[in-house]
Amino acid sequence: MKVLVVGGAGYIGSHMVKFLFHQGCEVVVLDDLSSGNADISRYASLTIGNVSDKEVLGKVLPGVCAVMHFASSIEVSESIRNPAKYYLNNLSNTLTLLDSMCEHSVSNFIFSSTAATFGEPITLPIDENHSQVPINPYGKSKLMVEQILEDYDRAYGLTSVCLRYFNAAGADPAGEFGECHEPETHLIPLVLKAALGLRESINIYGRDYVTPDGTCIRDYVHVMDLCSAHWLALTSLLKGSGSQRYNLGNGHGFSVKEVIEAAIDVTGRTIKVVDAPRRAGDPAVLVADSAKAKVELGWVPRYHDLKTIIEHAWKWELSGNRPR
Ligand SMILES: NC(=O)c1ccc[n+]([C@@H]2O[C@H](COP(=O)([O-])OP(=O)(O)OC[C@H]3O[C@@H](n4cnc5c(N)ncnc54)[C@H](O)[C@@H]3O)[C@@H](O)[C@H]2O)c1
Ligand SMILES: O=c1ccn([C@@H]2O[C@H](COP(=O)(O)OP(=O)(O)O[C@H]3O[C@H](CO)[C@@H](O)[C@H](O)[C@H]3O)[C@@H](O)[C@H]2O)c(=O)[nH]1
Repeated sequence: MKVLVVGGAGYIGSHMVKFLFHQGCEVVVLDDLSSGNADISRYASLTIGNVSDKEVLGKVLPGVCAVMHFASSIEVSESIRNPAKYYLNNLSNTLTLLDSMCEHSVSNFIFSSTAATFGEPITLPIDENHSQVPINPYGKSKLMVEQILEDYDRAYGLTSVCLRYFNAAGADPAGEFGECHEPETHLIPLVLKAALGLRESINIYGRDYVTPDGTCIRDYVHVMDLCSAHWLALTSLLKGSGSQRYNLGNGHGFSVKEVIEAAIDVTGRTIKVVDAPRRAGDPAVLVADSAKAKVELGWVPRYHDLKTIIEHAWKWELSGNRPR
């Protein structure tokens, strides 16, 4: 079974590539290496190119049974400053990919969507019936793709599973791959950099949210559990389940303060904390209701404990496997 992983040199994509390889798949990666830099050569053949390039797509698509699409621009605050980048990369380039899939009769698609499509939650935890009113261009670009996918299914029979990750975190338990964004904006890798002395401190963006300790609450989901959800989604698509949407999280929120305390505990290091203003586009609380994925796909998150998530990320930070 041949699977195309677009964005497979990135954080979540690289873990998926290794996972698919161990399931016995032939894995083909298309990545322009604009932000990803994982060495996936042991597990996949890499074509360096942009997903907007139809000629390159014509080379990687023939013979694949499904496409997993991780490639996108991913920073909420950058999307507010530079929406054009987000609509071009996340929307327009995805349309090129979908059209090429139709041309090459590839009809199974798994899309990396996000909790950011929901905006400010009205009810918690957030299930699939929650209204989707994104509050930033990043979330809007992802929601637009979700909506376009419904039309592509009706018109062209392209079936899709949209997986809305909450906060992806953690690392390959073997320590081979981990989270490496440049610049890094995510809380857990930044806290660990502070623990390593690679940054002076960690900012807490806002202590005046309406939450028990005043800091934002997020639902951190282990990257390996995201991989297992993709695998289940793929097998269900191939069995003919039809298009679906699932929210992926652990159903338990941790505040920024709690994450920093857990990191101090795991690393045994001192971490200097600095209070900073709220970051634009951050909702106070995001927690998933993933009952649908559990019931319909049989998804069982294995690493739901926050300490385990941070331990795996820390193991990778200490491993020397971070690309330079
Ligand atoms: N990290 C999270 O917490 C999180 C949460 C929700 C959703 N997501 C989604 O998951 C996906 C993967 O996120 P990530 O954290 O692994 O990001 P990442 O930046 O590490 O990986 C994205 C990969 O896509 C590649 N890429 C980007 N644009 C491309 C293009 N036009 N053509 C070819 N390759 C391109 C990059 O080089 C990189 O390797 C994204 O779609 C993101 O929106 C991430
Ligand atoms: O130095 C930092 C970095 C982050 N935060 C806070 O930590 C929380 C988590 O932030 P971050 O790790 O940047 O993740 P999010 O902004 O919640 O966004 C992630 O999770 C979303 C889904 O919830 C995805 O859509 C995004 O792609 C992904 O980046 C937020 O409240 C931030 O304000 C800090 O206080 N200090």
